[in-house]
Amino acid sequence: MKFSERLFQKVSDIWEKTHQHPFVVGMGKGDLPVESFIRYMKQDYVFLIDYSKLFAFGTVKARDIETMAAFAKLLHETLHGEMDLHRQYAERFGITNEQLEETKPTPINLAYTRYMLNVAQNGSLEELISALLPCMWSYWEIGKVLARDYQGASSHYLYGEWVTMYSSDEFGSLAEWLINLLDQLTEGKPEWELTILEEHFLTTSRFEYMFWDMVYQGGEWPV
Ligand SMILES: Cc1ncc(CN)c(N)n1
Repeated sequence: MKFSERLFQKVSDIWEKTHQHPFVVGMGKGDLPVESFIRYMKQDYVFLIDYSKLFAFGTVKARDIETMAAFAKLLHETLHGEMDLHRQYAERFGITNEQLEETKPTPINLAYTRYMLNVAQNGSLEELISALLPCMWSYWEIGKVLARDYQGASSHYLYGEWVTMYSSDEFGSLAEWLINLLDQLTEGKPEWELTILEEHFLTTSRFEYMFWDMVYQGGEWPV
């Protein structure tokens, strides 16, 4: 069994629960309250600023030029592709780029990015990939589920662009590249090392679920 298959099995319940979360279902059905989506957009924008840095760490930790270039491409795609989507949504809602950048991360957002940045700085390349992979892979899964199971989700006047981007082959190929890279890098690795990687993957899959729940519930600092 490939290591990525083992990881997928490990978190399949969590990812399934994510697909059933009212925020995600609301985007599929198109009845998610717009205020919830705006909260998500703003929180996700500051999340993506830190998330981009993980790809920069990937470039530093890569062991060959091809992998360095691929991480640099991912960094570029996040800053100029994925974050453009957020900037375009913000414009529609009358939110400036400055306002987006000034968003204060909620406790869960902060805990999630700090966890990944800590792994990126102190862990191996394999650990870094295992920690960030649920971000790319679970979004691709959500995009595909919404595009497949909810009629008209890809053309919805508000959430259609989100569904289209994350279900796209282009986004999927970036996720696949990372999945394949992790499979290659983990071939022949001892069980104790794989267990550490699996734990990172599980933790950030949990954070992904908590992020959806946080933007649905509010999730602000209590004091
Ligand atoms: C919280 C979160 N996780 C993942 C993704 C997909 N890059 C995202 N935009 N936001």
